[in-house]
Amino acid sequence: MRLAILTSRVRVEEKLLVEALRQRAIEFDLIDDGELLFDLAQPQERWHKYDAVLCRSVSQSRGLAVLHVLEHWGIPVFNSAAVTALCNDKLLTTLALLRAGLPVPRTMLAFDAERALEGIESIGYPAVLKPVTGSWGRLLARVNDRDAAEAVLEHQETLGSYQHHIHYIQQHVDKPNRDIRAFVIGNQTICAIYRTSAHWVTNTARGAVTDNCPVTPELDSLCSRAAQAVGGGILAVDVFEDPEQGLLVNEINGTMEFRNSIAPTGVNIPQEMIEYVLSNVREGIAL
Ligand SMILES: Nc1ncnc2c1ncn2[C@@H]1O[C@H](COP(=O)(O)OP(=O)(O)OP(=O)(O)O)[C@@H](O)[C@H]1O
Repeated sequence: MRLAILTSRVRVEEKLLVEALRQRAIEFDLIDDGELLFDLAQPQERWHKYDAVLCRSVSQSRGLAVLHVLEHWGIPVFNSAAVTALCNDKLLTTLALLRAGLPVPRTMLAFDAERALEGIESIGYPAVLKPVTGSWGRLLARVNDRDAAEAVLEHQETLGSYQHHIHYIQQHVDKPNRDIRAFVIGNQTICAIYRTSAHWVTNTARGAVTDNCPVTPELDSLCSRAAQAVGGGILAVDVFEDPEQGLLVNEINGTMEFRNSIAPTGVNIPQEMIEYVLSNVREGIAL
């Protein structure tokens, strides 16, 4: 058995994955995605020595491109390109969740600033504007009134790149200073954390603190259905507790960070990830 871990930056997460592989005496290579050059019609022999490739690229677009090529060449990859493409895109994720009948925050889409303003006003203030791609809570805006909405829309239209001209508008969920991140591997929610912050954006990358969140049957059922809705694999499902509507699925991450989630949950997430890849390889299941 030989695995490859693909990344441009060896973060704490990748070091923990390497440790999990060493503990199992699994051979592996760490491959820098920046070094790659693909001649698309010429599958490279080097990839066929791997039983699976685990994509941990920091760049979402780069990771997805590599997954497409390797899948095309018949290399088993985790997560699949299709799942990664859905999770990289908030619009596609929301549509997949809705298709599966799962609860999500009310979300609107517009392409023109005036229509977007109309959407924001019909959702009501505060409303949340997000780029459809991106992570770590970057470029999210909570708009509390019409003046702020007009200003953010004008900035997006004038200064934003093409993806900011798709206005993804969400109801602001009045969550209790925290959200839930649940780790779903295959069909099972292996653990979950609360991310708590005084700031309305509760990403750990922006200073939120993490605590264990008990995996109730309700949370497990919701998160594993959400993971299956995007095709399943090694995923982190972000959930909001809405005081009126109950649990709502915000989004799903396909290349999640997990360094701050191991201690509070007591679950060895990297070991579970590697175990999942190995058992899929042994059963001949490529995602
Ligand atoms: N509609 C909303 N209502 C209330 N809070 C929100 C809403 N949308 C996002 N947030 C807050 O902002 C955080 C980041 O939002 P979101 O996950 O959508 O962005 P992201 O850039 O994809 O972040 P991540 O790194 O979690 O993938 C959420 O964890 C939550 O705390």
